[in-house]
Amino acid sequence: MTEVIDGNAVATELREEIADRVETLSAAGVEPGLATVLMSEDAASETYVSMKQRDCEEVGMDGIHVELDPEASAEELYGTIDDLNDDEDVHGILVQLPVPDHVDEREVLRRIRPEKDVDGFHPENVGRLVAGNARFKPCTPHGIQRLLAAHDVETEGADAVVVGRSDIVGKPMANLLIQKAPGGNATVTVCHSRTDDLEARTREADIVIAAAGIPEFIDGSMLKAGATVIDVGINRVESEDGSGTELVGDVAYESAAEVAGAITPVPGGVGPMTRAMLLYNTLKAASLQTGVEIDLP
Ligand SMILES: NC(=O)C1=CN([C@@H]2O[C@H](COP(=O)(O)OP(=O)(O)OC[C@H]3O[C@@H](n4cnc5c(N)ncnc54)[C@H](OP(=O)(O)O)[C@@H]3O)[C@@H](O)[C@H]2O)C=CC1
Ligand SMILES: Nc1nc(=O)c2c([nH]1)NC[C@@H]1CN(c3ccc(C(=O)N[C@@H](CCC(=O)O)C(=O)O)cc3)C=[N+]21
Repeated sequence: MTEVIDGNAVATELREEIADRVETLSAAGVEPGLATVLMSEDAASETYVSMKQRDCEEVGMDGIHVELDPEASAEELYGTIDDLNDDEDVHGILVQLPVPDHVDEREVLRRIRPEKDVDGFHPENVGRLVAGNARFKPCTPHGIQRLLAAHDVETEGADAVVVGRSDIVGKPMANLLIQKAPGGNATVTVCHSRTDDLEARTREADIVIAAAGIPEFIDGSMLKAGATVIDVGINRVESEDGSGTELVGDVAYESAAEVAGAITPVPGGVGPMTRAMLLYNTLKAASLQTGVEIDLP
């Protein structure tokens, strides 16, 4: 039987553990605060940001939300970041990506104080991750690492194929998997749009991480029997019965599930874990910034 890796269940458990640590911080007079910044009118981005705010409330964190007009100047966004950097009540800052074209994304990521960069996208934090000394592991790959561990999927010695090489998913995922540490020690192949004969590579993999952003791109014929399949893709497509839209992953679920040993669904797989790890990083940020020690879950 194919095992369904339930991201909602693992994330719920983790949120409970985080809520417990938030209480410890509160007792010491610290209320962990996460600021989300949205400079977009994209409906999906608005949904994700409001979900993140709801998550904060659930675990007892202080959620602050700043919304900027997508037509506003880049300087206005930089100024907002500077203010949040200086605000002692804010321990974590997340600027929802993508930002409008007239804003330099690199500058946005550089501008956030590395100690508050709960996405882990600041060059200092990227460097630390690559060096095996991470401060904040990026939320999506970290969430995937937790999901694999929760389901006893052994990464050590496994052949892993990561499909996608973005800075927010593919690259940090590959980095975590090759680390000489628990949840690492895999042998990793990173594929992208210029990869020759992708199927031949995915068919050899014990673990496939699909993060190409193409609906139902990986099907059962591309997988080895018993492989663990992690579907990162979030694609909104026309529903088959024409009644509206639905969410599908980068994996053709039905076909892949016939071959895979374990698989994550979309929705309810990686997405909820990404949000839980954001709370985790905010908790860690609050502890590091205030010197109040907690045992991280
Ligand atoms: N569940 C979650 O928490 C999250 C989900 N997502 C979702 O994950 C998906 C990927 O996101 P993100 O990494 O930001 O996407 P990007 O668009 O930044 O990157 C996509 C990557 O896939 C590669 N790619 C494109 N086409 C192919 C192909 N035909 N064969 C092999 N590789 C290909 C690209 O290659 P190249 O570099 O050559 O262009 C690129 O490296 C999206 O669906 C996104 O919505 C993203 C973040 C969090
Ligand atoms: N600075 C920044 N950090 C991010 O981490 C970041 C970002 N920008 N920009 C966009 C992507 C995308 N992303 C998702 C997070 C959770 C779900 C999620 O919770 N999905 C639910 C369902 C969502 C729905 O129903 O639409 C699920 O898969 O079950 C999805 C996508 C974070 N991202």
